[in-house]
Amino acid sequence: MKAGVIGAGAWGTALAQLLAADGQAVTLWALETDVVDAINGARENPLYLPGITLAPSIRATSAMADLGDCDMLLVVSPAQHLRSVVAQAPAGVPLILCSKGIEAGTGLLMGEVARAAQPTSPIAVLSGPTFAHEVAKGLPTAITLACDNAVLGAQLAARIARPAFRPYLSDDVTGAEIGGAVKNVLAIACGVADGAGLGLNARAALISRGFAEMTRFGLARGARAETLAGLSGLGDLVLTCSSTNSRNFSLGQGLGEGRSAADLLSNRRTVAEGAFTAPVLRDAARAAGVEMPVVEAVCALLADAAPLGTVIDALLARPLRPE
Ligand SMILES: NC(=O)c1ccc[n+]([C@@H]2O[C@H](COP(=O)([O-])OP(=O)(O)OC[C@H]3O[C@@H](n4cnc5c(N)ncnc54)[C@H](O)[C@@H]3O)[C@@H](O)[C@H]2O)c1
Ligand SMILES: O=P(O)(O)OC[C@H](O)CO
Repeated sequence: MKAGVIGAGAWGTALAQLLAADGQAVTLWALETDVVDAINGARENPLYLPGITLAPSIRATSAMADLGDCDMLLVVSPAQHLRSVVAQAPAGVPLILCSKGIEAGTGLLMGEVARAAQPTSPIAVLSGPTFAHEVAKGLPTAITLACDNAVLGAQLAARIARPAFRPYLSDDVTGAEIGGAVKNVLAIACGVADGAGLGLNARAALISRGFAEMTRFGLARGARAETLAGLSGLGDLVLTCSSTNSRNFSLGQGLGEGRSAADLLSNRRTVAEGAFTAPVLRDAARAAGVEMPVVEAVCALLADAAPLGTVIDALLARPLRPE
């Protein structure tokens, strides 16, 4: 049995390290040849996960064909590139989707994109509160593994579980996907509140009212409330909205300090998924008749469409309503 990981950013590298820590062979596909060389040579990924010495049983490659002998593939590209990498992957092998986002242009969730790109491959989704650096260091972590095939889900959970890494099984794939996608947008909002010095009451309000938005949207798309209240929803929302380790939170902080989105997003190497998901999510919510005022506010700031003060005042001036 050999695991393959597609994408050697921070999270793909951390997952490869997790799976290889006990000596199991892992093949890690990277887009950049300098990343492949650094992992195979210096046992490090200085571009995306600096400071972690990688296990000797990880072999990096830039050839998708090298994943042909793997019995499961973890897909860990940015959401907007998931379609292209899955299309190149070997067919028929179970795919564990680890990307968090909604595809621009189509509005599709990651499972829907993967099924379109690789129709014969069984799908699972891995999502939850998981900063890559902490997982790579072996710190305790719990996560949702969602799969609509209970037998396959249990097999995959057993394959990825480690003493300090606990997957909790779910059959609500849509719920797990929506939690991970929406929390990134809400983390930008919390970062804005931090950068603008709005205080901790404002952050708690954004987490709570943001969770109400996530729940409304999720239920409209067929997700279950308990999934949204679990690790992949509320759990990840709390983590990402509370720490400058989050790229989404940090992006929001910059916006809150008055910097333009264009400036903050230009020449980024690492991905802040919320910036791509926000406008797609807003459009999907409008089409479904779901109110998401915090998401709308984040979109206005990302588009540099309104001054920060105007966006904040508009949120506070919304009509009073029952909780
Ligand atoms: N970093 C984390 O702590 C973490 C945790 C859980 C989930 N995730 C999710 O994992 C996904 C990947 O994030 P990350 O943090 O590993 O990435 P990253 O920001 O560390 O690195 C960017 C990645 O994008 C890849 N990339 C750039 N252009 C590409 C292209 N054209 N085609 C394919 N890949 C391309 C790079 O090779 C690199 O792997 C995201 O959806 C993210 O939300 C990240
Ligand atoms: O750095 P972020 O904001 O992409 O968050 C990373 C993970 O999704 C946290 O679970």
